[in-house]
Amino acid sequence: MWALRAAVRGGTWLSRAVRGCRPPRAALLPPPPHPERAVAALRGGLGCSDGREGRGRSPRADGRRSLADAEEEPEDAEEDEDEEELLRTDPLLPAGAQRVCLVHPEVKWGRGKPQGTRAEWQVAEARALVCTLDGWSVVDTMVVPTKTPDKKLIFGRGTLEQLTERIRGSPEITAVFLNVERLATPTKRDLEAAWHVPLFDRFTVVLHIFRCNARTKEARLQVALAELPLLRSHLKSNIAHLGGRGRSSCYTMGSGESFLQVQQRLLRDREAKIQKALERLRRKRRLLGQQRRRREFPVVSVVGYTNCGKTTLIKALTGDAAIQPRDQLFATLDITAHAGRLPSALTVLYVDTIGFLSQLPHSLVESFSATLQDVAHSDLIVHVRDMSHPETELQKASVLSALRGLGLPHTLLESMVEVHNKVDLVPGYTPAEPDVLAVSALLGLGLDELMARVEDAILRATGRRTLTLRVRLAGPQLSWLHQEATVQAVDVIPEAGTADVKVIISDSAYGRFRKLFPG
Ligand SMILES: Nc1nc2c(ncn2[C@@H]2O[C@H](COP(=O)(O)OP(=O)(O)OP(=O)(O)O)[C@@H](O)[C@H]2O)c(=O)[nH]1
Ligand SMILES: [Mg+2]
Repeated sequence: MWALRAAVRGGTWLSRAVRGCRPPRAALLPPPPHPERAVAALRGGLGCSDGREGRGRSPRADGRRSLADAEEEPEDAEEDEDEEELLRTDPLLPAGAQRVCLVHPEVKWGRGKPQGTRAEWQVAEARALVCTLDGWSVVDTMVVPTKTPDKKLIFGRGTLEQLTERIRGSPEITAVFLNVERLATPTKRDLEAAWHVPLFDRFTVVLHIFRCNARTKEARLQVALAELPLLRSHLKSNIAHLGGRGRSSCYTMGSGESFLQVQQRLLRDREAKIQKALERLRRKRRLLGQQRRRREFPVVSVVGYTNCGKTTLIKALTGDAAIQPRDQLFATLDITAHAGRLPSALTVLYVDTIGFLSQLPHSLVESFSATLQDVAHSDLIVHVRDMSHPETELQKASVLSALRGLGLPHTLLESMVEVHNKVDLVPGYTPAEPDVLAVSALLGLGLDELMARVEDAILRATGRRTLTLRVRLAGPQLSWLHQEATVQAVDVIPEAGTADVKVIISDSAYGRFRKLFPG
């Protein structure tokens, strides 16, 4: 299980930003060197989102639409409505501002003691999660010893009494965030009854942030799928609770099923429908991806831990002024592609991906790892690391182990370029490893070296080469080369009516050139 160790430094990393599902950043494409081709490829390829709002039919409640949504076929209208129905859900957290008491159960020894981290970092991560929510703040923090954070009784009797006294005695506290992955519903109910305020666990808060940040239909369906275990556990304990209060949990409907069985069947139906809708979207994406590959734009996937600076780096490499990175966890949930130009004038597509996390609830991990499968179809992976983060080594280990879990081709893993980002925050930083590039995506430092490295790796990975071809100026060769390859220089020989054209060309395009223009 990945461990969520968020990018938090002294609570200052996260601006108050997810901010209650506010409208997304605009992620418009830059003017690419061959705009019509690159945009067609972007649209076709990778569920590219342009973040434009309010277009197309059946908009979301918050008015967000993405290019991926807007491009759906008209015949999908009925499926579309079904999908919108699947996406209608109750709020996970109460609306409005909350003053939160953060309670961190600390296991000091034994099997449950977390490895490779410290309570202060876990508290900082929890604080970051809470402060990512619009209007929420932490007014009190308590680190409380426990031996059994995963059990129904998280705290011993004495500790619970002390906690209850402090929470009930502090009228400024309006909610409690208990820093455990999942709270059993009976535990939540008992503690809420004792503390007289609503109580939340990490799963609920992370899920809420995911809901706010998911833009394309695929990401929103993934979140809906990840929510099902929560609905299941609520269902069971709610029915048990009703039974305990003297009402039958085995109310037999006309079908002969008990109430619990009917509800469970409805949830199974819902799960099957979401899976089907996701498969439909993915099939479409795969098809469009094949079209993109035929157009032969090399693809560079940018991966890394959440908040390490992936989106900022893509913005710096593409000059795409419309991309707006945000200082918050899980800002990017949808895979988007952005056209950029390498020093040789070769156009590549940079693919922005969801940040990796650890200790993320399992169902979220599963539903989002499907999105990351797209990384397997790229020509190069760039792994961005935040070198100013105290847990940067743990983050690297967590990203690499997740990438290995995706079953990516060996060559792709071996050719991965590691980028050390945010070096402006680490005065005098020089990487210990020879193949690593140190950059500041924010200040634009080290980007030329990075682009040169990317170009090198892309040429190798895609079998492209630099050739000088002699063409007749009267014929269509030159415009063909402009269409199908990257023209770097044209040296006209007027007396011969020819030109020497320096191009970067793929093996397959060169084969086609020779076939079309023999001799
Ligand atoms: N000082 C400094 N800050 C940076 C640098 N790169 C990114 N940041 C900041 O780090 C925060 C997160 O940047 P993003 O680009 O959104 O990070 P991300 O990896 O895309 O994050 P997720 O999409 O949430 O996974 C933003 O506030 C950026 O301004 C850098 O080189 N130096
Ligand atoms: Mg991002």
